[in-house]
This record gives sequence, C-alpha cells and structure tokens, in this order.
Amino acid sequence: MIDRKDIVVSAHDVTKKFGSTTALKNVNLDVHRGEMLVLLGLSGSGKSTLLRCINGLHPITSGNITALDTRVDLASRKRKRELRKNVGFIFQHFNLVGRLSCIENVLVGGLGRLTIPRYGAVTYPKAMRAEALRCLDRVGLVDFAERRADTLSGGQQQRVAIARTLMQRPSIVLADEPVASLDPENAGIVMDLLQRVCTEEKLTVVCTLHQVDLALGWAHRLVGLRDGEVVLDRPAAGLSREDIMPIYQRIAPAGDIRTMTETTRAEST
Ligand SMILES: Nc1ncnc2c1ncn2[C@@H]1O[C@H](COP(=O)(O)OP(=O)(O)OP(=O)(O)O)[C@@H](O)[C@H]1O
Repeated sequence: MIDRKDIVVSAHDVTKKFGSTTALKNVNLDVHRGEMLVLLGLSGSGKSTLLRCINGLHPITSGNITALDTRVDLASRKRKRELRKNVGFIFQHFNLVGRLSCIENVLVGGLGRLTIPRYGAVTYPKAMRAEALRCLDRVGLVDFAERRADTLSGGQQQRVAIARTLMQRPSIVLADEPVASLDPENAGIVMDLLQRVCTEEKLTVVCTLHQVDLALGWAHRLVGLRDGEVVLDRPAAGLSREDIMPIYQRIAPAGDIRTMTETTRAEST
C-alpha cells in the first residue's frame, strides 16, 4: 500500500488554459518518492505544460497542485523560488553555458546555496568544487571537468546538465524531452543515468518523452496525455507498445477516432 507521505507531487483536477486553448483538463496525478514517471502524448497534448505547472512556472487556471508540501497554486513568488531550489529541470537543449568549463557549469547548480554569486570555479568553496567533481564522476565525465562545455558532444552535454542538477541536490527532477536531440545510444545512456539517480537517491523523476520504447525500457510508470487529459496511468512493467498506442489517437471534431498515421496519410493524399 502507498503511504501518503511518499507522495511528492499531487495534482487535483488541474486545468490550465492559455487564452482559448485548454492545455490541461482536470488532470489528477500523484507522483511518489523514488518514482520515474514518463509522460507520453502527441505534440501539444500538454506534457511540458504539466511540468511547468508542477514547479510553478505556469499558474494553473483551476484545481490545485502540491509539490514537496508546497501548494504551488497558492504560493508566493518567494515560496516558489524556494520550491525551485528543490526541483531540478533538465531541458532538451541542455542549457549549459558553452564558453564555461564543465565544472563551472556544474557549480552553477549549487548557486542556490550561496549568498553571493561566484565567477570562475576557483571562487567557489573547496567543498563545493569537490562535490561538483563527484557529480561529474557520477555521470562518467570527471576527466572533462576543465573542458569547455561547447566542445562536448550532445550526449556528453546532457550528462553535464544532469551533473549540474545533482549539484542542486533536488528532491524532484523534471526533464522535458531530455533525449530529443540525441542519437539512440546516447539517449539510452541518459535515460539510464536518470533512472539510476532516481533509484539510488530516491529522487523523483518526471520526464516527457516521444520515444515509446525508451519509456517502456526505463520508466517505472507511464502517464499518457491526449488533448490535455490523462488517458493512461499504469506501471510500465507488463505494458506493451499496443497498450500505449491509443494515446496517439486523435479525436476528430465529428468524434471519430483516427490514429496519427491514418490522419497523416489522409492529409498527404
Ligand atoms: N505559453 C503558451 N502560450 C499559449 N499557448 C501555449 C503555451 N504553452 C503551451 N501552449 C499550448 O498548450 C498546448 C499544450 O502544449 P505543450 O507544450 O504542453 O504540449 P507538449 O505535449 O509538451 O508538446 P511537445 O511534445 O510538442 O513539446 C498546445 O496547444 C500549446 O500550443
């Protein structure tokens, strides 16, 4: 039985509108400590919006959302900033500072614990530099500490971004299509790393993906969104591609349901 204490994110009837566009419709979701949850769905189904509502980057329109015991929908700006210190965010395009070394990029993850900004790795406390090296070691890149970030491959840059997130010591990691720019081998390496930090450090990872096979291979739980609604919420174990593909059906205005392939074929003829 799941202990409520282990719930780190809880969304109740969350609706998010952007003008006349409803990005999320009555979403209900509990995410547990140490869980690797993958959000799947067509482009525009609301995956990134949900991530941004969890850390308060987007205000929700109705419902309520709690992350790490903070009512995100009611929180002040200051409270949201505090929350975000405990919530790491991994982006598709890594968001590293290319001209800085890898260790400097990782150290940025620890800035929230310092009162004054630092410029250059040597200006950080020695203990933080040692921690940054350990984080780089976790992702297999300690030998690249002094290399400029923009001289690394995409896969290596994403691993540095994961090290930066670890340096932040978050309780939750939100990853928005972290492997979308990577080849299959590097995508597997990055997913493996995310799953390992999740399991070994009891971190909670909520990750959006377009690759069903990666989701099946690495997620503990899959949540499918279609037009902003949760249409699948199941443990990944025992699920097959066939169980997942209905997420990718489009609802036509007349109510007939067509798969994306059928829609694309019809549109191209
Ligand atoms: N800042 C915004 N302003 C207006 N509309 C937005 C904004 N952000 C998202 N939307 C709309 O909300 C809906 C959901 O978008 P969202 O980016 O969450 O989808 P997604 O599933 O993450 O898509 P993708 O897989 O392409 O990243 C879309 O219709 C999108 O156009």
